[in-house]
Amino acid sequence: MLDVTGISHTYGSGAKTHTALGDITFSVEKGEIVCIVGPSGCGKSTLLRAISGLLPPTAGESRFMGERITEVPHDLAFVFQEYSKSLFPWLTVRGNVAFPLKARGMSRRQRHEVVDEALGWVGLADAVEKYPWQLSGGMQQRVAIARALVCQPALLMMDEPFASVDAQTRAELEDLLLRVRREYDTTVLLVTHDIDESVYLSDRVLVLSKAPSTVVSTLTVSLGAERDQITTKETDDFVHLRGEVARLLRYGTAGVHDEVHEVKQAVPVEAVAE
Ligand SMILES: Nc1ncnc2c1ncn2[C@@H]1O[C@H](COP(=O)(O)OP(=O)(O)OP(=O)(O)O)[C@@H](O)[C@H]1O
Repeated sequence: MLDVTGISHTYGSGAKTHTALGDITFSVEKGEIVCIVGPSGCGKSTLLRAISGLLPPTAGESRFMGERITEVPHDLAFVFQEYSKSLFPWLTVRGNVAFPLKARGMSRRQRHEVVDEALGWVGLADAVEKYPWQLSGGMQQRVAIARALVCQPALLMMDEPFASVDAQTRAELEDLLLRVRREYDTTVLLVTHDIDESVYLSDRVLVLSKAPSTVVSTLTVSLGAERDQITTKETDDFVHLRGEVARLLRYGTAGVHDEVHEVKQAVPVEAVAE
């Protein structure tokens, strides 16, 4: 579905430059959810922009279904963290979700049907005639997700999509994304700061280093397709994987580290027993 080869990006020119992306290579298979995590400011958003055609990379290329990406492909949709900025405040929920369909020349009647279905999916069937500013943050992000899904994109790119909503809404939206993938076999590339979220959602987690960022490691998440916010997170596999991602972020390698060992040994056995 997506092949990223040797992507690097340097901002600025002359003496004032900043190389955000070193040399990044990875692939995403059809129907996969791949989460990207990395230290703050390492270039995660830059990476999404550079591989999607929004920002010409300094070097390297990305291919979408075999075609080299030079502009944003029609079959690719975005969801950003800033839902309040990405929705049109002068359009109703229906108008916002219908917008990409209108641009594609779909008839009014068809648009109505497709929008109703998408809003039913995200649980907003009763909010069609409301304006974005009449909705909570979580509801606004549901509208943004419905708008991204309405054209049934082959690839969905999401940049910290759930970072601005409360924990309960975040969990609901994560489960919504898993349901969308199950139903439509949508391929998803998602940037997150949240280690638990990366493991909970992913088939694979891509861990980036600090800038100029490279891929430190790719972890396969074999937790099965059916996931549950409570029971999945209690499994040994989940706990192990979240530890691995945390170690990779902190030390750049997985496995046992001296520092971790020292902390463990500093806690007296009696104290643990109490
Ligand atoms: N348009 C730009 N011009 C110059 N520098 C930029 C530009 N956009 C981003 N940068 C710099 O590139 C680096 C990577 O930014 P980016 O937003 O991609 O990182 P990130 O990993 O997504 O950040 P965060 O973890 O805070 O979400 C940062 O140092 C940022 O200041």
